[in-house]
Parts: sequence; C-alpha cells; structure tokens
Amino acid sequence: MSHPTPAPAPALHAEGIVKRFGRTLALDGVGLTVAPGESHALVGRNGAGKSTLVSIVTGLSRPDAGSVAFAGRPAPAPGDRAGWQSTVACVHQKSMTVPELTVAENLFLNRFGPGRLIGWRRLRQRAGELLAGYGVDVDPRTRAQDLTVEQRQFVEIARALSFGARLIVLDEPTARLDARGIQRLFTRLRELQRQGVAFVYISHHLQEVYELCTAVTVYRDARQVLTATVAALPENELVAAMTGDTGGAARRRPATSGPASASASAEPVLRTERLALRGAFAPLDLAVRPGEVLGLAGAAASGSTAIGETLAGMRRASTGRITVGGTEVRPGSVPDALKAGIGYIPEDRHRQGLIPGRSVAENATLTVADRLGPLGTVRPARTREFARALISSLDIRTSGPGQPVSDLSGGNQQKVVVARALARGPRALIAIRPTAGVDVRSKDALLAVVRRVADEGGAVVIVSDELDDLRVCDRVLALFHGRVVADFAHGWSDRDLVAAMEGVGERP
Ligand SMILES: Nc1ncnc2c1ncn2[C@@H]1O[C@H](COP(=O)(O)OP(=O)(O)OP(=O)(O)O)[C@@H](O)[C@H]1O
Repeated sequence: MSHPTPAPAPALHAEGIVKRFGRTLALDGVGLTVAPGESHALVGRNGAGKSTLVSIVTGLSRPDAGSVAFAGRPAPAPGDRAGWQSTVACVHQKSMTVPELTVAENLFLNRFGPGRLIGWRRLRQRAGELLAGYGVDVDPRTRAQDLTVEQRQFVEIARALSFGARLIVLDEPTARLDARGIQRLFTRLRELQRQGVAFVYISHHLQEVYELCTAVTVYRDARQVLTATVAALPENELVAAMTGDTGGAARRRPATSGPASASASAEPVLRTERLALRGAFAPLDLAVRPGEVLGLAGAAASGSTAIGETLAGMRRASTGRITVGGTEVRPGSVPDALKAGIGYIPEDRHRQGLIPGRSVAENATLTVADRLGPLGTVRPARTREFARALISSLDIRTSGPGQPVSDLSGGNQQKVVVARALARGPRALIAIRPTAGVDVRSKDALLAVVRRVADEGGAVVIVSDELDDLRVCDRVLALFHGRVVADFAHGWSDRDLVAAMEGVGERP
C-alpha cells in the first residue's frame, strides 16, 4: 500500500507573533506561512508591521510571544549567527554590504572562524566561482560601493544562498531599479523558485505582487487580516483588505487640476538657462510657471535625478543658471536654495532626510525653526502645533509629534521628509521620487499635497519614473542619457511615456 507523500514543511511558519515597542503594539498575534519555492507577498499600509515581522523572522529581534519555524525546525537561538545565516536572509533597501570592501571580501565576511585564514587570491577565485554558479556577472574585485543597486542585490542573494539559506526576504527590491532591471530581477527570482528557494516579497507596488507572487498576506494595524492566492484575489479586494475600507474600495485618484491651473502667460517661478552638469545632463532650459507641476521622467541614470539635485543645491552645475522669481540662486548651496524659496524632497531619506534621534515635530519643522520663535529660539509648543497639522494632512502614523522619528516605519519617515519640505511654504518644490516606500492610499494623499503647492501658485518639479507620480503633472519631459527626448502634455499614454524613458528610438 502506498502512502501519499506528506506535504513538505513550510519554508517559514510564524504564528501568534506579538511585538511591542513601549506603548506601541507593532504586531498583535500575526502569522505568516510560506511554502518551499513560493513567492509570498507581505503587504500593508505604512506602519502595518511588515518590517517588524521581518526583523523577527530574520533573527534581528525577538518576539514578545509566538513561534517561528523554518522547514519544520524551530528558529535558531537568538545569538546563533551562523544558524540564522544558513536559514534566512533579507535583502534590504539599504545595503547590508560593507561599502569599502570588495565583493569577494563581502561574500566571505565572517565566514571563516579564527585560525581559518585564506589567501586573497584564493578568496577572489572562490568568490568568482560562487557568483558564476548563481549566474551573477560581477567582478569579485569590485568595491561594494561601486556596484549598481541591481548588482548589489544579486550579490546579497548569492551570498545568502551560498550559506545554505532557502528563504529570502526582499524588502522593496525594485525601489531603485528601472523597468529592465525589474524584469531581470524577476527572471532570476523565478529561476530560484524553480530550484525550491522561497521568497517573502514586500512591496507597495501591487502590480509587482500580481506579476511575481503566488500568495499574499495582508497586515493591517498590527493584525493579519488576509492570506489568499494572488490569482483568486481582485486588486480592489486586496486594497480593501489593506485599508479596511468596505464597500466601494476603489482607489481614490488625486484630483488633478490639469494644465488649466497653470497660467500660460504668467512669469515662470522657476527657470533654468543652459543649466548643465558634465557627465550627468546636457544644457537644459526649463520654465515652470505658477500653478504648474512639471515632471522629469527617466531612469535614475537618465540625468533626471541629477537635475533635481542641482535645482535643490545639492550639486553644483558646471554651467548655466537657476532663477526663482527672476532672482538668480547661488549654485551648489542648499541653504541658498532654501533661502530662495526652493523646497526639496530628497529620494534617500536615510542619508539626506532626517535626524534619527530627534522627534517627528523637530524633523518636520527643521526648515522653519527660525519662524517658530523669536531670535532663533524654537518654542516646543509651536513646533508641536505646526507638526500636528502636517501629521494629519499627510496621514503620518505616529504616537504623536514628540515620538523620535527613528521609531516610525519607513513609509511614515518619508512622509516626515515631505512635511519638512512643505513646512516653509516653498515657492518652488523639487520632489525626487516622493512616494518611494509610501503605501497605495498614502501615495494619493501625498501627491495631492504636492499638487496643492502648485495650486497655491507655486512651481513644482517631480523627478520620477513612477507613472502614478507623473500623472499629477501638467507636463512631462522624458530624459534619456542626460537629454530631454520627448515633451508630453497632460493626457499622455503610459506606453508612449515608458517607451520614451527607455530611449526607444534614441541612439544610445
Ligand atoms: N524601534 C521602534 N520603536 C518604536 N516603535 C517602533 C519601532 N519600530 C517600529 N515601530 C512601530 O511599529 C509599527 C510597525 O512598524 P513597521 O516598521 O513594522 O511598519 P511597516 O509595515 O514595515 O511600514 P512601512 O510600509 O512604512 O515600511 C509602527 O507603528 C512603528 O512606528
């Protein structure tokens, strides 16, 4: 008599997980079960508890209650570094590699115990073999800091697999990849799935969930509210589970006032004349009028980000000038750009955005400190009051304005960065991928707030390759290899814009 083969134990089974941070209940008895070879999406609004769960199932923090098992075995003990390394890895948005070390060194970091020395040449050779074995085409002598985001992610995945991990958590892996990079990543992930590697996939891009994942779990307000097969779940039901809206859960689109809001005759608020940055973008003449939102669309390497950073004073142009309201702005100086009325939402909130130990209120009002009290003194009550208004208009999930900003979830930190840029009432706002890491529903609220800067007579430049970001624009310039290759009026088609961003029809 033959017995049916028992189903293999799940790659991950977490159950009844509770985690508190002081008064915040971050996880309230949640679970997550991932089958071997499955790509399982974990989704939810900002602050829902996704990262907290990830830190528990990767051994970085301990739950207050609940159990975690991998392939039917209990999780390694808290300090058992080697045990965790050979079980699970997380590819974060922030690099976990050591930037100054080479790929080979990063791959073999902590791998050899004391007394197990290995020569550099042998190390490089083994690193080369390892990468080739996983189909990763990177020179092991490259310093980690010189890798592209895509290469760095592949190196981190190869490293985890070489330790024997069969479960990999990907935390917004596509946030900094262009369309082709995303497809290459997905191809690689599908190959690995076929070999039995399982993935937990965290993303605010629901179309990616539908493209890559077979199962999805939704957390909302620290609770697990749904686990379903992706193919059987319509997107509006998924969004409804995330937001808790019942009935008409259709996504709100931000009200776009369209080109009519920009008065064609008015003098531009923000203008550039022959502005150029060698190696990044060719001479550029821009004129953004009051009420106008201009989109600069392009992959990160297209020069669009460099233009945004130059406008904000982060980088100094090689030639040309920038004016706000007809007055020239001193180049390459953030304080001077601020003084001229330029507000800036940077892409990388970790490096350019926030002061971690300070409160939400202080971070949100850093640029207005001089306005909140006489002679440079900041009165806490006023800071808080000001911050409270921003917290509510941007729907920032926090216990209050006094909470340290580092305690906020990633998406909520990004909203604080936006709040800070808006706090001064900028005449011209430069926003670089403003909705990165922000959940589906908050995206709309955030873009509406950005749009309002224009509606109140300001000029806005949104640098992004996200179509949702670009839809609020009155006009979109597509960039490729540092040049404007197309100019789209309101009402463009997704296909045409994507083709222009990818340089279709352009010579490389
Ligand atoms: N170290 C901490 N101290 C205090 N509170 C924290 C800490 N880490 C997380 N939290 C809180 O726990 C809750 C869950 O946060 P978590 O980072 O897990 O959310 P998330 O779902 O990953 O959100 P996002 O989509 O924005 O990344 C939030 O309310 C957050 O403020």
